[in-house]
Amino acid sequence: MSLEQHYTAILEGLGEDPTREGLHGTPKRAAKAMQYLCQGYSQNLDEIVNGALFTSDTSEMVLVKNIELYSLCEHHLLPFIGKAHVAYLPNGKVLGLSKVARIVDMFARRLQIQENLSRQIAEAVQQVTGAMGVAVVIEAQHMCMMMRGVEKQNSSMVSSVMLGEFRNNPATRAELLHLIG
Ligand SMILES: Nc1nc2c(ncn2[C@@H]2O[C@H](COP(=O)(O)OP(=O)(O)OP(=O)(O)O)[C@@H](O)[C@H]2O)c(=O)[nH]1
Ligand SMILES: [Zn+2]
Repeated sequence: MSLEQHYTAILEGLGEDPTREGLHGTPKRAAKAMQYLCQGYSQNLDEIVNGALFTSDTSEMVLVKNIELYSLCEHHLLPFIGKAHVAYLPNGKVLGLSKVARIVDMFARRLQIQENLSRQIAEAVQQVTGAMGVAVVIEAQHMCMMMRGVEKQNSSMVSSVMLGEFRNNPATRAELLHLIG
């Protein structure tokens, strides 16, 4: 069965009439939307980075802040929305700026939990850059906690992953947290 046919069954399961005017085309649109939101499954790191790695002497921290993030929680298939901060300490190579955001998207556009998303982004940046350290901090609001369940509108989840120098050196970590603010 195609994704579209499954959505028709879901509408029926909800007691709706998939043939009524307003829902005509909905299974097709919903399938397309879901495929878009999960497009990260068909992407890979090499294609995303596309060779945009540049030689550089700098060993100072590079931080890309406030990367907006839309993902889907794998427990409820509901969105979680927030921002990611990604930092690394170059080790001879720097990554094209936009590629950091593309890596975030590649993993966010999958069914996720926030902790795994954070780790996958950190490990990918580490793998691509060979950095001395990588840090990823994500702050997000989960619709599964807001629209249903405990219905908490003001809580957000913060998750962080620190690799290399960010894990081993408290001063580096403190500098990062200061820069993120
Ligand atoms: N750690 C973590 N938990 C998540 C994330 N997204 C959703 N969850 C949680 O996954 C858990 C699933 O718990 P269950 O008890 O199986 O599901 P549920 O009955 O729908 O839970 P409630 O949301 O408490 O109603 C819930 O506590 C969610 O808040 C995430 O990104 N990270
Ligand atoms: Zn959820």
